[in-house]
Amino acid sequence: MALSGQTAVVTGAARGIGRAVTELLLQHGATVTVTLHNAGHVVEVALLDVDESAGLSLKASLDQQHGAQRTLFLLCSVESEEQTKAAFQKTVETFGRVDILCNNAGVLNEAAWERSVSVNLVAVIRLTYMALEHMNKGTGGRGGVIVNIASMAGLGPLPSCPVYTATKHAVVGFTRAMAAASTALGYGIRFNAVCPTFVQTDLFSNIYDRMGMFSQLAAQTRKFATTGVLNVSEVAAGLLELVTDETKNGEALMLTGGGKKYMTFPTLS
Ligand SMILES: NC(=O)C1=CN([C@@H]2O[C@H](COP(=O)(O)OP(=O)(O)OC[C@H]3O[C@@H](n4cnc5c(N)ncnc54)[C@H](O)[C@@H]3O)[C@@H](O)[C@H]2O)C=CC1
Ligand SMILES: CC/C=C\C[C@H](O)C(=O)/C=C/C=C/C=C\C=C\[C@@H](O)C/C=C\CCC(=O)O
Repeated sequence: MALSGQTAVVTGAARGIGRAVTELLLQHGATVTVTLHNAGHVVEVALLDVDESAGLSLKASLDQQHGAQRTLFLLCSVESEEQTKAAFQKTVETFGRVDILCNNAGVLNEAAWERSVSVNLVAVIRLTYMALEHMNKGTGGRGGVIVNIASMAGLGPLPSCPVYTATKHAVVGFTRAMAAASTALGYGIRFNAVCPTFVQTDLFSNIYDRMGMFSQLAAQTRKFATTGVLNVSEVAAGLLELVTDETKNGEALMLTGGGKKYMTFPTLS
């Protein structure tokens, strides 16, 4: 799948993995946008995030690299149905299309576990269904690809963060089920998940304060972390593979310090 001329929606784009994904997609010619404003074929970028200062500083940096006309920051939360619906509507009004959705925004906080479920799972489902309205070939869309940023905690349990583990397992399951549904129903949309190990971001830096009643188990997680910590570009590269390789549908791509592995799962049939 050639990226040039494509329109991508990236959530949590202002920092961490989302920022790396945004920058890599832009470098490969996609129109990375949530809401934006398009003049002809000039690619413009709007970034969706709740962190206004990070979003504005990223915009300034992207302006330098790609020109001021290519970026727009939108202060918006994936937890808000109204804000995300408006973002998709503005994107389609302005560009007439959505080709790529990266559900990246995520949080880890076992003490505020309802928020983890809301951001990591409910919002992934909500934005997927919103994107379907615009991407589904069955309803006039062009098809495309949706990549969800899960985690290795979506493949195996982290006792220090059971709710985070649950949300990420759910994202992997939802992704694989949607891939099968899309094939059966002819959506023309591929669904894949990225499952990275630890990645050097703000989320990772704060995890030991976010384990709530499981904080006694932090030492075990620290031990896991000694197996290697990725940088954000490594995750973005994994996502790009899932976006551009049109043979990938229903995949869970595990990324560790030792490399990448396409996971296999027991088949029900
Ligand atoms: N850092 C790590 O070790 C790993 C992270 N992940 C996953 O990668 C994704 C990105 O995580 P990081 O870049 O590490 O986190 P981060 O905390 O560095 O960045 C997350 C971004 O999402 C934004 N965000 C948070 N809540 C939001 C909301 N309600 N609406 C819109 N934006 C929101 C934040 O403002 C921030 O810009 C998450 O889904 C996380 O679970 C997966 C594996 C490893
Ligand atoms: C505490 C969470 C820290 C960062 C968030 C990130 O999303 C994450 O959860 C990273 C997890 C890294 C885990 C690393 C090692 C082992 C985990 C075990 O639970 C086994 C997990 C997967 C095994 C998959 C397999 O090899 O079959």
